[in-house]
Amino acid sequence: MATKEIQAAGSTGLRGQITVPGDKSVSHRSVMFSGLCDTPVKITNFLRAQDCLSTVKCMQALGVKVEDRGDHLVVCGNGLHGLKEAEGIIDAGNSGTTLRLMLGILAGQKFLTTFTGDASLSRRPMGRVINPLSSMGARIVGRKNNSLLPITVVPQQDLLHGITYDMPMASAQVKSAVLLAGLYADRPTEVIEPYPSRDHTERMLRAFGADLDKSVNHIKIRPAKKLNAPECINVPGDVSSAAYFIVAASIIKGSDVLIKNVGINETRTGIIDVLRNMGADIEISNEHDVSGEPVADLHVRYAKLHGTEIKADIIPRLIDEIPVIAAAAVAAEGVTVISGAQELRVKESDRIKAICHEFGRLTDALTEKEDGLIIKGGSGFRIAKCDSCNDHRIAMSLAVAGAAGSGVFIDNADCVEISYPEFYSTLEMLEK
Ligand SMILES: O=C(O)C1=C[C@@H](OP(=O)(O)O)[C@@H](O)[C@H](O)C1
Ligand SMILES: C=C(OP(=O)(O)O)C(=O)O
Repeated sequence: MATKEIQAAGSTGLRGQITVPGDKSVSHRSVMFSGLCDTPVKITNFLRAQDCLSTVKCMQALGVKVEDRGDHLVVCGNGLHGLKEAEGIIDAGNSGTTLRLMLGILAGQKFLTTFTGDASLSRRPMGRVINPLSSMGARIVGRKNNSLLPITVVPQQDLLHGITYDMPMASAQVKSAVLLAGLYADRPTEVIEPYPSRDHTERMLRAFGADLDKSVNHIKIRPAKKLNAPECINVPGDVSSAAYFIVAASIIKGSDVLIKNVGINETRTGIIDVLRNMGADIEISNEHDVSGEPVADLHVRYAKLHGTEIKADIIPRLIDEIPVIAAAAVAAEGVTVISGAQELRVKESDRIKAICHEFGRLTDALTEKEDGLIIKGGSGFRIAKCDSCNDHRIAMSLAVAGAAGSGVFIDNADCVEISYPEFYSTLEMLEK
């Protein structure tokens, strides 16, 4: 699919009930951590999108059996010390989560692993995990002074050393890499985050029996002999995928959408808090726990939004939702200022630049800041041809802007396969 045309939703808005696919972060971790156990684990609602399939291929290359049985996956690992040297180079595709968490797992192994990835992943900074892992005693080399792909993890003969790591940025991937390496260390490992980031690693490792203490943004993990998986992990719906429909229903007149079974872990729900601050009508019901993660149904109706201020402390709780929040801010009355979001510059694309440049074809409302955006809302979107910059979150956010405005043509639109293959068909279904 070279170019995708998104039609304006028209006067009736988006209406209906949907589910969104399984959470990407939880799906990655479910396969990785189950592959470090020695009993079979059934995973339901696993996200079958390219990023998580990169993780599956990676674990398979390291000797873990992963079978797709249609409505669920079965993962059979060989224990915490049972990974085997891959026969070739492992391709992490477009997935930062796959590469960074796997570096944490592989840092302490006795065999060699070499990773490659696509053009986008090959530009993304890996020094942020290689540096702390190296101070734990790992030997990891890469291009540009050990900061970029291709990357090789050299065989490790001794145990890693536990460290206390004061993270320079709030990143769940960096935190997770260090904690996973901490399983293979000689003493406890501690990680301190500037602001709390998503905590799926901590929740799942604890559920697997790891000895892990946590207080707000300080986590301590002790070395493990073994991890014990539950028989089944049920992955909640991805709030980051729901975000496109939460925003679209909030800004398109006449909309009334029920999204069932969405993960509402509070390290991920910054999008709901921000939209409610802007005046959105989001009702949360049917709250319950699924495999250690809180889940609920979200009922979203059109509402008049107003501008808001989004600062550094909330950014990790909505980092992937900023492109679609930009669409909400253009539709809202008044000014929205987003600050402390410089991490967006090192995602699949430089998302600050991509938002300004590509949304800039649909509206004059946006001004770029080094660490965010200023958006003077209220004037709506015109029709234009835009480019996804091969970034799934930019493609989906442009589609929401087009549906809310006068339509949009999106070049390189098929990158939604990375996290949400059914995105366009779900949007079209809600527009009917
Ligand atoms: O740990 C994870 O599953 C993720 C962490 C975030 O990245 P950072 O850790 O780089 O902020 C997020 O942007 C990414 O989509 C998924
Ligand atoms: C940044 C993202 O993913 P990753 O870092 O895993 O490539 C994302 O999905 O928006």
